[in-house]
Amino acid sequence: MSRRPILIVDDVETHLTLFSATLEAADYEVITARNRIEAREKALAHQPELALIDIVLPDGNGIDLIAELKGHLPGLKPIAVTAFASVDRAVTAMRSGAIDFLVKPLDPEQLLATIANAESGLSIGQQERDQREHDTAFDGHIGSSEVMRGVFETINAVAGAAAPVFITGESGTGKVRAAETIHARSGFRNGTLVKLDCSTTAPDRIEAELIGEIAQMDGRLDGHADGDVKPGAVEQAQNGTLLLDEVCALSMPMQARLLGILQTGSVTPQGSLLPRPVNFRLICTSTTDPRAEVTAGRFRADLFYRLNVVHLHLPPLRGRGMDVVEIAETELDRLCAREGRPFRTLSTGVKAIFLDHNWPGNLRELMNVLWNITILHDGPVVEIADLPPYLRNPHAPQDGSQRPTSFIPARPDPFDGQTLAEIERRAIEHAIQKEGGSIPAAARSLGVSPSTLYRKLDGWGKPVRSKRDF
Ligand SMILES: Nc1ncnc2c1ncn2[C@@H]1O[C@H](COP(=O)(O)OP(=O)(O)OP(=O)(O)O)[C@@H](O)[C@H]1O
Repeated sequence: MSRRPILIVDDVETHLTLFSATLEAADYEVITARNRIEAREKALAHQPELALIDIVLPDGNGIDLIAELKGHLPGLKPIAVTAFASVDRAVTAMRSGAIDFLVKPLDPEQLLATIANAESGLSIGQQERDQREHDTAFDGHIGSSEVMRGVFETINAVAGAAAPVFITGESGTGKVRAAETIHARSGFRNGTLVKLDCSTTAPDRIEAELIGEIAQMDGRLDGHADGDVKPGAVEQAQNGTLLLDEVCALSMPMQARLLGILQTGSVTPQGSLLPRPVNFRLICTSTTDPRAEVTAGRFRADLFYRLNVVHLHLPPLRGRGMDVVEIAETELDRLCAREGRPFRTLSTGVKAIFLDHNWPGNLRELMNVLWNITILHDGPVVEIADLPPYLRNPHAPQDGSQRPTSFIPARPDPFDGQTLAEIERRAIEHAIQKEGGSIPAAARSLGVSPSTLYRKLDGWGKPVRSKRDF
């Protein structure tokens, strides 16, 4: 079966030679162009199915060329090629019709995989994306502030590509939620989204959790039968998405492991000698600034540049203007419907407090406050009196104005007969009470991150109890 040719547009002769050689070795027919005018002529003459277009050309801009070629050949699948420094432009290229993009220097395997994905339609077509741009609801992401609209646009633009995405933002700003949306809108959506939290997985387990291991059989390690391998997150995400939450927490040896997987496109489970090919979309998150981690020598620069092809930053809730009220009202409706509670709206005073508060725990803190209100109070209007004390009266000293630096037991022998989990839960509830219901403040006093406390509370399946319940 004869395939339509692939057009390569690049003004650097060595790039043209390298890309052509890689594609021809894989049996593709290739036509080349060194500038915009030549590209237009050859595209019209040969009607290629795919075009690799460098976004910087001597006689113009590759982004404009993509739009122009799409105008002449609506079925064309353009792939933008860019340098690291111009990732923003790659995102723009995708908005102008590119179905994917590649970052130089091009890795031959990655080039072939991207072409294969484009051929099989794995990348999401522009028509489908255009349709989605018109959708008003954005997968349950609430917020119409300017800054969040930009975030949603970027998610939309990059979701269909195979490129790695690095999501940064304070704790609770919606990084994991954004990753889920990217997966759900990507060509990898039929595979699984596998999440590995690099900051909470035990250091002695992280390698096995990431790359897999040979299952222990009868007290011996036997790695030669495929069936013996317990796959790690990388393999579980085969043809899906691997989400490495808090990737900056990976140790240097684990960073080297990850880099090896990305460079070779294969993973060798612990105890095995056989590399296994893998194909997945990678999304990483970090609450710390990864560039600062690179500068401090704690994170490998070469790995960072591989992971940071697309950077998405989620702004804190306090910088999203009226979104806080919009999210609170929508979430209140959802919670009331779920829990059968009577609240309908927020009073003006509550809206003002929400707009004034700086939300150090971001959306997760807001969700927790709302859950607390709907469970413990009666509507129909949320009044200031229904708010947890730390929000109601932010400047008054809480019971915990002398913040505990450690858990001080209230009873003479408080640990008697309790499991470690029960003691931990009491310590956490005690700290939250002392901080007037503020999770971020309680987290500070316990020396952990707010997300650790929110995860514990989520796991217990109930809202934080207000002061009067203690
Ligand atoms: N735009 C949004 N609209 C509505 N709810 C949202 C939005 N973004 C996030 N959420 C909700 O806020 C909560 C926190 O989101 P998420 O877990 O994605 O944050 P995170 O940044 O990954 O947090 P952490 O850094 O602590 O892991 C979740 O309950 C999520 O569903």
